Amino acid sequence: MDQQRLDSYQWGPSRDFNEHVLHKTILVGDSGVGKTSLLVQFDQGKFIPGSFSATVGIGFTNKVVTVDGVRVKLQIWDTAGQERFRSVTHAYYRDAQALLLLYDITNKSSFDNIRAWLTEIHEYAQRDVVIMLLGNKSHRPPAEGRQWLLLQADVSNERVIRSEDGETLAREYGVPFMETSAKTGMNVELAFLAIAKELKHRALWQPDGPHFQIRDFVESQKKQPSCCSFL
Ligand SMILES: Nc1nc2c(ncn2[C@@H]2O[C@H](COP(=O)(O)OP(=O)(O)OP(=O)(O)O)[C@@H](O)[C@H]2O)c(=O)[nH]1
Repeated sequence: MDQQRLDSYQWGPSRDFNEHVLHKTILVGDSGVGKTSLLVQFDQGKFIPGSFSATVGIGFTNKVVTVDGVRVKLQIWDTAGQERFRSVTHAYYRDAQALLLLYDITNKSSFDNIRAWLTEIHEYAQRDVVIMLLGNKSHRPPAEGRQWLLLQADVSNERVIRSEDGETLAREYGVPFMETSAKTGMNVELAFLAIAKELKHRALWQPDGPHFQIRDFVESQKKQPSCCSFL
């Protein structure tokens, strides 16, 4: 990789933070699926339980992720899921490079609405936007060894969408999928890391460079025994 190109990508032409290449990433999905919570978990490593206060309008957080030793700057926009803000958020789709589309595994209508969200995305976003489907509020336990046993407990008394249903829908649309928990942090970093890797790969693409496929990456990470607990 040409060092000058890499430096310019990471630091901007004059090393001004504001001139870094910014990858605009948007969180979308029904109200209450956990978009704000996912972003707070990723940005601050915490979950604030308690009463739900719906996002009004839209706001963003800048976050630098180091991918394979390269600094990737994500500008992550948190949108309001409520219908009345939809026309506002559509305007932001156009220059988005990535979209994280969330549903809540304990809320069937949030899953049923995913097709409508994808239709909107295809209508308003760029054709090559990176899309990742996330089934949030899945609380797998962090403890290894007891994983299988505790998986049975999961949140199954609340879960209404099976993981396989998320997988099937994602496969139908050709997008990567994973379950996350904004509460425990499960897969939160992995989701953003996968997006950052894909965007960096596209930005620095060169014909003889390494091949990268976000879906393959996500699937390989999901197979790791350590996956989903510490990430
Ligand atoms: N148990 C559990 N609760 C969660 C999780 N993520 C979010 N919540 C809760 O779900 C509720 C809604 O979360 P938000 O992050 O505000 O949802 P949102 O998608 O940003 O909602 P809008 O701003 O209206 O679009 C809050 O009470 C959160 O505490 C999770 O992973 N597990």
